[in-house]
Amino acid sequence: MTDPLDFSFTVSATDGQARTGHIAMPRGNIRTPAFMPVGTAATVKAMYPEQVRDLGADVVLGNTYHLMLRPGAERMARLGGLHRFMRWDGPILTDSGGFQVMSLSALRKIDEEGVTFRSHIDGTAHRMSPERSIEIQGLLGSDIQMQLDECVRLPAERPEIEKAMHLSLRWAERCRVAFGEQPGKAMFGIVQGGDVPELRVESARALTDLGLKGYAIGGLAVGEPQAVMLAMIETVEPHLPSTKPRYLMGVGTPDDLMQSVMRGIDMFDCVMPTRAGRHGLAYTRHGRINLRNARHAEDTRPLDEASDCPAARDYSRAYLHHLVRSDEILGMMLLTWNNLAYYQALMAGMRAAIAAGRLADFVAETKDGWARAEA
Ligand SMILES: CNc1nc2cc3c(=O)[nH]c(N)nc3c(CCO)c2[nH]1
Repeated sequence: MTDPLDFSFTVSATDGQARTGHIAMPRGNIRTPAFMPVGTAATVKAMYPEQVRDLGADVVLGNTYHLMLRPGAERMARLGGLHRFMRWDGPILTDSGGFQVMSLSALRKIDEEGVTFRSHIDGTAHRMSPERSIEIQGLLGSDIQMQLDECVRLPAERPEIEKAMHLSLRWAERCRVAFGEQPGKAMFGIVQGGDVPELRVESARALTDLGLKGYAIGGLAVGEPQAVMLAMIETVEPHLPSTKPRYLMGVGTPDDLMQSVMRGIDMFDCVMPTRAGRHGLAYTRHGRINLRNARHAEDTRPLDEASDCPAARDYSRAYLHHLVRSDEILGMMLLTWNNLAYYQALMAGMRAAIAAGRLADFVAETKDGWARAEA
């Protein structure tokens, strides 16, 4: 029997490399495979938290980098933490900040001690060490905390990839020490190593030796072809414990999700559904639809009459086209709602398919639905 006050991962069925099950945490269970909507600045953009919950998300992602800059980690703690602040009472996973420092901030410098950077908001200088990142995630009240790491964009030369992977391993150890023992919470390591198989294996084995509660695969979805991403998952998977969750960071399209679940991934986060929604793009059973396109101007059909999401079922494509063309806020809201609902329906479909031993059929049927619409 697992302790309800602690963190536990249960695999209830497998289908090939794919697994379905759940993570049990004090704030609630996370059904896996799971997609985590991104709530960067303490909000899943254009969504009420109740909507995010109702469409089936069990966990959302927060960002240490953004929240430490605004409203500030100590202020967030004084306000009662991120859950109360944004009114999300389920588990929250926070990224550690390394990725956003490299992708958003100016004048950043990485050394053994940590990262030094200037805020992309007001230019103020900041320093983040592995210890400070874990401290910030604790102040936010995060349930699953990510180690501070160095993510190298691809293509990159092997020495750069190797140096960053080794630094990330040393930082993983420092984060483990800083995190200590926090029942009911978890700190995940992040496998690095770029597109170099032997570096990926070295990273996975070293992190597994730390005996962490979960393992992320980082350094992917950074410009490499899908084939390279999938090859790296296949390289790493055998070297991660099968009894712990695997989290593929920053991924991905619906097809990425299905291909990665088939290779043994349990958790995902990606801005794709929310960002695409704000740009007029709808993910549906019929494939991806660009509502800005004039062909929708008099199409009275909804995006998907079979969906149980009102945004997909109750509004005509003509209306959505009008909202998108008019840059109306409701257009962003409805398409974000539709896209997150579709992503959660896809995850629920995969969980059921794995339990029934028919994931390959589910993937084929899903891709067939996309292809039929294209024709
Ligand atoms: C959009 N692609 C992407 N690749 C990522 C890769 C990493 C990574 O290697 N490390 C950390 N800490 N975060 C990452 C994130 C942000 C979370 O989505 C990524 N996001």
